[in-house]
Amino acid sequence: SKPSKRLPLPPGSLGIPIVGQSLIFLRQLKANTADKWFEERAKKYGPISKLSLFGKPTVFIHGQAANKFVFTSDSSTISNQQVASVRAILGERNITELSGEDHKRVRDALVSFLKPECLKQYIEKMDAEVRRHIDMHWEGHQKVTVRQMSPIYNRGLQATTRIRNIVIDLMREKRVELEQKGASISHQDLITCLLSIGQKNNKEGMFEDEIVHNVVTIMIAGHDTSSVLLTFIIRLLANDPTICASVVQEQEKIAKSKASGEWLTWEDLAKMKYTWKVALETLRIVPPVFGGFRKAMKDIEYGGYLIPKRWQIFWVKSMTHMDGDIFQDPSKYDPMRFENQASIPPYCFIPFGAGPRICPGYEFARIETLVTIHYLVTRFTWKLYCTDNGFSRDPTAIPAQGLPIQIVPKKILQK
Ligand code: HEM
Repeated sequence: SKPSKRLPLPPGSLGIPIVGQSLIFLRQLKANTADKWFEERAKKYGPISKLSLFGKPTVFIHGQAANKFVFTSDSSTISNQQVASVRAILGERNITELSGEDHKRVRDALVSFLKPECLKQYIEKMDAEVRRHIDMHWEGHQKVTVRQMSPIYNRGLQATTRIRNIVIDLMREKRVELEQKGASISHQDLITCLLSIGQKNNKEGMFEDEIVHNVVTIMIAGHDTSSVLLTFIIRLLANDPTICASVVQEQEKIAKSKASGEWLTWEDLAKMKYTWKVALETLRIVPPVFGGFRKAMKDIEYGGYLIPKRWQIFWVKSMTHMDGDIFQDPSKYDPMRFENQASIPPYCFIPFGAGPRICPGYEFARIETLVTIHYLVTRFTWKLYCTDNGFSRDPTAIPAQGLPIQIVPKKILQK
């Protein structure tokens, strides 16, 4: 039933016109105090409050029920909405802008490449890429800056046009190759995979502009997230000798079981159980995507208040990830919380989101993270080369000074 217009609006203030609370919010992100700011808002106003962000009236909702509402409501109730600056970079046909049937069609196409059965064939490629990167950027160096500062927005926007043109050229090449060689090469790479599905009656496959926008989206969604995770695992391993020793022990055992130069396999990754728990705990404490925005498609009643049509809905992860009732002693780094993942209540640990928009790159991220950590810890030891252990969000997390570390190569393992 339609919620009554007489329902009150949520508590809080929309702030000064246009600017609202955007500047305060951006400042809090930069200083890495946003989580505290969210908590204070929650204490002051309760489970739902209004504010104004990036020129739009917004409701901030949080907690397990709010997460469930955000992730499971159908697209006629709330739909996805990126802020305009993100949309300009990703393109208007990128998956995160689509809803309903369009979203499902494009998502099915992307998942046909990102599903585990398909990714198993890429472990070798990822393994080779990680070793190439280490040989080029770590081997022979004494100092490495793990995560460079992100480029400024305008430069990013200019680069988008260049990258789109490269993807268009690649797409033409791959189309010719596909016509010549046929379906046997359909899974050799993402673009060929998307082209090979074809465009049939709007029910399957993707249009050319959709392929371009979504290949760029995958590059950004895949890179700016996994790189944050890896950076913070590298920082943790430098800061916590006990956790580091357990990761090294697990990985050296796997390295010793392999012939020299042999690729890692799917079975090897399955043995990296402790390392993946460390990754999950890192994702809980420093989620690369700290939250997101949705849009109310109609008037909605929520917790006794009205969320008016077209208002922005804002959700953040820290409110459940750092809730002491859900994760005991939440500031403590304890990978063993993930020993029994089933005991974590649903919609509370959400680094990859949940529901129909849950991150389709989960398995890809798991493989590249485990492969990278394997080669790093079996080939090097490192310590932080910076005085400040803090970080800021821009909007993904960047450690102070880009996390410079001092590295020492290990002796090749004796088999
Ligand atoms: C540690 C790594 C990663 C994290 C933490 C992460 C996190 C997320 C989150 C939270 C969402 C959902 C946002 C929402 O519901 O609004 C998402 C969506 C998405 N992610 Fe990831 N991601 C990661 C890696 C990747 C990788 C490696 C890829 C691709 C290779 C990828 C591709 C995508 C795509 C295409 C979407 C949009 C899905 C949709 O709208 O249906 N992600 N990711």
